[in-house]
Amino acid sequence: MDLEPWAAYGLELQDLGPKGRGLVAGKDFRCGEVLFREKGFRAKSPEHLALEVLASAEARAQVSHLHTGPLCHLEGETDDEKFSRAAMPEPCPTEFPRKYSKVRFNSFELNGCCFLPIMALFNHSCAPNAAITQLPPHEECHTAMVVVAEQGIARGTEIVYSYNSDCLFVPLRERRKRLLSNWGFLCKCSRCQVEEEAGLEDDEEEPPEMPQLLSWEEVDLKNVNLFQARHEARFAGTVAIWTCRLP
Ligand SMILES: C[S@@+](CC[C@H](N)C(=O)[O-])C[C@H]1O[C@@H](n2cnc3c(N)ncnc32)[C@H](O)[C@@H]1O
Repeated sequence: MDLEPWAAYGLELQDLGPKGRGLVAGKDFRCGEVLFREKGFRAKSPEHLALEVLASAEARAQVSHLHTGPLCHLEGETDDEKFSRAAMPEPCPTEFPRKYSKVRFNSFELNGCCFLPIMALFNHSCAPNAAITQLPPHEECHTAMVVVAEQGIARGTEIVYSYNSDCLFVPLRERRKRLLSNWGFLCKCSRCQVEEEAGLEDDEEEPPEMPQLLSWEEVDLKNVNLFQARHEARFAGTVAIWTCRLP
């Protein structure tokens, strides 16, 4: 992979504190201008992709730079899951949930799971200055996406789009709840921060039902085994998509 593919588009990767890294305009952009374009991979689900990542050194290299999210999905155990776990002959490698987390928190749900390793460096905002859209043709294992400026963007401004456009039209508490449960982070975008400082969250009636997220340190081997067993049983025999190189 090109070391800094965003630089050719006039973007800079910066450390943005509580949001982690993010892409910032290295020059002024006009409204409607294409900010970034990338081809990536598409699979039925993040689980399929994670299994492919686990199986391929090339794929592991492509996800190595990505953020690893919290593993809220390891909670709970139904009878089916207990059965799958009992059927697992060997303890699973702990790598699988880590890879799953990388894929899950860096991909989009759009006719399956779309994974674009550089596009995954843009942060979310509830007041976005850019939008992403999928480009045709959508081949079975590939996807192409483009980021477009929704307004004039001055040099030095972070470029942000909305991970979930439904979020834009609901109050602060509900937005944060949806982002937390779908993406595993408490939104610190400029809009949420302004509304939080104005005390808008306190005025809302419904208390949020925040899911208990597990950090990496909290994930024990029991959970890891359960997770691996569940997904190995469900997603055996996936297509080897990682043999395709990024352009
Ligand atoms: C797809 S990654 C974006 C790039 C990431 N910041 C990095 O350093 O790799 C998504 C993660 O970035 C962080 N993030 C993105 N937008 C955020 C926001 N508005 N507020 C807080 N954290 C955010 C969260 O940790 C989220 O899980």
